[in-house]
Amino acid sequence: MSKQSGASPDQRFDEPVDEPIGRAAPSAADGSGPDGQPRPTGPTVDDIPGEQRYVAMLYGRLDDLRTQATRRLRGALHNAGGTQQERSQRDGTVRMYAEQIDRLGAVEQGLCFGRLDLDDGTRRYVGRIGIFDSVGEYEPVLLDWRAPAARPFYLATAAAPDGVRRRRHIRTRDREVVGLDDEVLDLNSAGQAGDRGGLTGEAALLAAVTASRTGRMTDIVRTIQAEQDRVIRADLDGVLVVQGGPGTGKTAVALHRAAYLLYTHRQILSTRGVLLVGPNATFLRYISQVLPTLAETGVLLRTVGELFPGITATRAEPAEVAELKGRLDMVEVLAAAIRDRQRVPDEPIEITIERDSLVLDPATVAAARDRVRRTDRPHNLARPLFDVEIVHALADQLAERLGADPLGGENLLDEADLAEFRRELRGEPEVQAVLDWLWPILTPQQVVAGLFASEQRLDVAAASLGEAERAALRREPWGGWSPADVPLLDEAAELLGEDDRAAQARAARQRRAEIEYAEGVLEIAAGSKSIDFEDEADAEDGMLDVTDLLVADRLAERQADGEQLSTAERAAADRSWAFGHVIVDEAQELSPMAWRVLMRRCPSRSMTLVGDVAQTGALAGASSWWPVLEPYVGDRWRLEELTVSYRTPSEILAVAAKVLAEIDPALTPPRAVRDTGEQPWDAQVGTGELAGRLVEAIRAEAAGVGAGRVGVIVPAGLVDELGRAATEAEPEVALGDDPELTSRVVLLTVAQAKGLEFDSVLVVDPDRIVAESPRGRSDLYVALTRATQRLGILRTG
Ligand SMILES: Nc1ncnc2c1ncn2[C@@H]1O[C@H](COP(=O)(O)OP(=O)(O)OP(=O)(O)O)[C@@H](O)[C@H]1O
Repeated sequence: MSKQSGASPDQRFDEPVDEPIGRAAPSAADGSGPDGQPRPTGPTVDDIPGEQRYVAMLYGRLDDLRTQATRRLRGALHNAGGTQQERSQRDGTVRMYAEQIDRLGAVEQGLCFGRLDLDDGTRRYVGRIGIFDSVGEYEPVLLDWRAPAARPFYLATAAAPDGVRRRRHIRTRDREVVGLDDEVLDLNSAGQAGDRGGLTGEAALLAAVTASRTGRMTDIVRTIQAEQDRVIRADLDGVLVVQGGPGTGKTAVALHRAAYLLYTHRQILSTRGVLLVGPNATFLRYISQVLPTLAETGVLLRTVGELFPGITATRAEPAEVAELKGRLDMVEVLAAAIRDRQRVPDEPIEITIERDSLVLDPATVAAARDRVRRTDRPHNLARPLFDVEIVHALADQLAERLGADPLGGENLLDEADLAEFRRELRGEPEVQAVLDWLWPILTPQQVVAGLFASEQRLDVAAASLGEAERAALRREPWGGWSPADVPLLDEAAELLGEDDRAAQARAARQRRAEIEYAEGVLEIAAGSKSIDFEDEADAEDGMLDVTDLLVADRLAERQADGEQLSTAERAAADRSWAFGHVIVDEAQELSPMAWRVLMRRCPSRSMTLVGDVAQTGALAGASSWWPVLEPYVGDRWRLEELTVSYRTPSEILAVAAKVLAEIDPALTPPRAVRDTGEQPWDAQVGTGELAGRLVEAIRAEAAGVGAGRVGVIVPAGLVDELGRAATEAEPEVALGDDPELTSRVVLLTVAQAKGLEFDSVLVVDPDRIVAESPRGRSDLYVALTRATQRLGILRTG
């Protein structure tokens, strides 16, 4: 094995050690070490042509598969008409081939990245997808990285080679092989394995972690490390918590786990779906390319604020208000707010029907309300019971009056007369209006907005909160929803119950109309196309023509409206969808109310929660996992820890470690996988000169990172001022609610920077970052750990 620096074989990662685990810099493409010295073992350049031939063959097979899928898609598109069931099947087939074409396109870069030479002389190539030989026995020519047979690529070490003699990393650019890195797993190198903290594929790993950032996260499929592999391939069932410091690959692992689970449990998960929850829309965009490059397109990526269909939660609000809304107390507040809408009049209500005047007195209404409440039905679903109670009371009153025996005998009306009275009363608009007033059918939006808009309602429903807290919740009903409102809407929806019969009937009518329209279009398209389709040359070219597009377009539209939606699309549109697996990233940030939403979306409790309780910034977030999970799963959850930081070099982690010790001296920072030899810089500037010095620093860092990215992390209170100064001087600086991360320089707050990384990071006014929030130290810890190469700190005062 190649030469390594450092730590003793029995050194534990959780011991604070300055030494990085790996070497200082990646090896060169020719296999030489960081110092230019030849490595003890390694491929020769002569190996490249051989690998090139193999890789070219794989790309040839990939092209064949694409052509085949395109041809089948065309066939399905032209297969118009038939019974409704046949058309529905055809829509499914179209979707399947369209997705297949997408997937085959997405694995183009780095299709094959590894080779295992086994003791028995056989070789296995490992890549993004599995490919079989097109002739003979259909032997696998490329193993999907998720297949059990590919696992030694990530786990085999010299000490435990698992039948592997040599592991080769193959680097390609477009379809060309540009480099090879070999590790020979023999007993001579076994003694050295522990020295490197068990890293596998060290040269490829270091090349990956030191590469310039692009503003979009990339996959780590070539260089997954053993502790990460264990998490990725963990069992589907139960709750798995993955705790790890900044840069330990939690997000990467979460995404690769989603791909692994879909591959391994495709049948369950393709129908129930996988939900991945992230902290904000910018972050979701940052990670959005990873799953497609792993050939998976069916995972629904959402923030908690996006989990209520039809609601866009963009309203900003103070962190303290968000914290308040995130408390479990809000469950009772909402329940009380709904009870408050179940009215009992102060005075008797007079209802005039034709010439008869009926009176509904408060005691009758109160008794009816109490009986209905005792059924424990959700408010909206209980309304029919309330109607029955009131209509019965009114009908009895009417019967008493109209059927009274003038001679004082028994009432002259029978049960059939009473039933007739009830039917008529139910149809009376005046009765309906009274019922609507006493027990209104409510939407979650009406409950939540109505509560916050009324001091009186808040006083009744939120009596358990302090006066200042109630005042903090008060707001006008306009201005939209905040992310912290979404769990409240969801809770209100649960308490109200959904009476969706009318909506379902409407949807069915609409779907029938759309299907009829689509049938017409398909028939016209098929008629005009019958001759072209016979044309093999046209079918061969793999391009879809205008008629195809017309049909596809119509199909897609119909799919968007009807039942042919993909699992992810259907799940996105359905508030009560139960996912097969839920993955939460930055899980420490979620409030107790948000956890209730996620637990409802995952009744099977098959979940992966990744996060770091030392990085919690949200005031309603978690400082330990136990209280979060205990109410839902007791102690039935597993904990895995990630201990190596791949992002941040040791010099920067040493600065961050001091802040971590202030958060909690018992916490240990992750071990850095490398050092850069470059110390972070720290400058003190006068308050008045901060903007000017920041602009200078931005220019210097942007020049220093070459093709890379610079992140400027500023206190929330300085965003406007410093943002203005930065963009006036450097128009390419991106900022705002959802900044474009592919810009060379991005200026953002800590909350926005969560989960992101940049080649160089400037942290502005760390004291103010700390002072801005009760969790300010955790915020500073997050800010200091965003850099992959360089860190600069600008202090004021
Ligand atoms: N095995 C690996 N091979 C190559 N790169 C890796 C590996 N593991 C992690 N990385 C890289 O390290 C960086 C940090 O990973 P990631 O963002 O997943 O960490 P994290 O634990 O989620 O960090 P944070 O807690 O700060 O959000 C990313 O650039 C990721 O691609």
